Amino acid sequence: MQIQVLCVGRIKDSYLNEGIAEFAKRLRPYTTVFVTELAEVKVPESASPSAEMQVKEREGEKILAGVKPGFLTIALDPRAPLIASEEIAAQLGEAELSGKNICFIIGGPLGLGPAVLAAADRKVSFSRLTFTHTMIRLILFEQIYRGFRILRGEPYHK
Ligand SMILES: C[S@@+](CC[C@H](N)C(=O)[O-])C[C@H]1O[C@@H](n2cnc3c(N)ncnc32)[C@H](O)[C@@H]1O
Repeated sequence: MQIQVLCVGRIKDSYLNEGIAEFAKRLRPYTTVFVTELAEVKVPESASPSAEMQVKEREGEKILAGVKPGFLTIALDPRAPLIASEEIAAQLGEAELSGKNICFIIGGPLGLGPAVLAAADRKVSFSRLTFTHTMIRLILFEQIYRGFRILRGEPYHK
């Protein structure tokens, strides 16, 4: 199985990049994970709601074009139904069994637009808290790793 992490924006903080690299290394025995990073559309602090929606729409077009063909899409959205780590494990197991690849989608600072949310096969929230678009990438990598450990019945998840 392959896992695509499709996200908007670059991560400049070394502490996040180091954490992501650590979990990417730990994931190597389980799966192939690759990141597709799309450029953020710049938006002024004082942008109107309609200008912000336009940014999300433009980013959304790039996101939808960036999904690898045939991949099951899971959009990360703070307003979506909450998902537990055990459910992530079950989702990974289901994809493995059915020979499917997964694309996790992370929005930019303004979040995901309606077109991406409508097109996604599944929408999940990791918490009622809103994380930065960069921090959630590290959390996602850790949760994918945790998911595989649960799936294989290996120690880690408590
Ligand atoms: C700063 S957040 C966007 C906040 C925006 N106000 C919204 O509600 O979508 C950037 C991205 O990080 C991801 N994200 C942040 N917190 C999340 C959470 N608790 N659960 C799932 N995804 C989250 C989502 O993909 C989101 O589009």
